[in-house]
Amino acid sequence: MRIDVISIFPEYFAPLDVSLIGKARERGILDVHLHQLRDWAHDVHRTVDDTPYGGGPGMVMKPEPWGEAIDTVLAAGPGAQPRIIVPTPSGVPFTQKLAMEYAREPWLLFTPARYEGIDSRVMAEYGSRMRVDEVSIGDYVLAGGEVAVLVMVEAVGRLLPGVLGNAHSAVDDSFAPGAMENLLEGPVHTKPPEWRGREVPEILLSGHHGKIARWRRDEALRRTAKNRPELLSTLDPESLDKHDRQV
Ligand SMILES: COc1cc(COC(=O)c2cn[nH]c2)cc(-c2cccnc2)c1
Repeated sequence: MRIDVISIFPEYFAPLDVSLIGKARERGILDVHLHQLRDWAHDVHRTVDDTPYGGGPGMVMKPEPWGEAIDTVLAAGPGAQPRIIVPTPSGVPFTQKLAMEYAREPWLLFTPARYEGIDSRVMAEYGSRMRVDEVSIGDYVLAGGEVAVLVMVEAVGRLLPGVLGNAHSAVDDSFAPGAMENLLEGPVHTKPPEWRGREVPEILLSGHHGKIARWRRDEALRRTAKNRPELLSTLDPESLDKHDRQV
């Protein structure tokens, strides 16, 4: 997968050199290209923003630098068209389902904005010939979309074949389709069996896999009911047996 990011703060993306994503890049699973938006702002101050038409607070990002930057990336890209992703509070929710959809794409172009956003004609221009997604990572306002890009690149990158070791495949994740779909993860434990007087639940040491799976589902239901009760209504009643209903 190729990923391009255009930003006025490309240094925000240094974390993409480390850990999981860094290794995926070293192994050629992920090909990340960073671009400084100001390289396409040709005035002496390399201006990328201006006051909003119609008045209102803050500044808006000018269309010309974005248009030239995106055209340059498209021309230098691997051919075909990338999927353009604009992180914004006004976007559709970023979910594990959307991360899985993006993980199947050959080329993603992220356009994190600063200020109040990008002149809306930019995405109208590209939206007429390729997929442009406005995506929110949560209901809050950040100073810029860069951290949202880091969130999405990590969520997508870990799904790429070969990125996660065999020890853990993403298919077991919460929100991944399957038996634990839309349930939160329950508690996890490792050695030692007793720590500060607190013991690991006996069932986990029993080696009885059926009972362990039942215990884990009970704990997932309990945590989901406590922290995200609205997710319980999305569960298929068929998948809830009599025992579940008592939890
Ligand atoms: C593209 O337009 C943007 C992008 C961002 C940065 O992204 C987020 O905040 C975000 C992404 N998921 N969740 C939050 C911020 C604004 C903005 C809006 C109003 C006032 N101030 C700033 C507009």
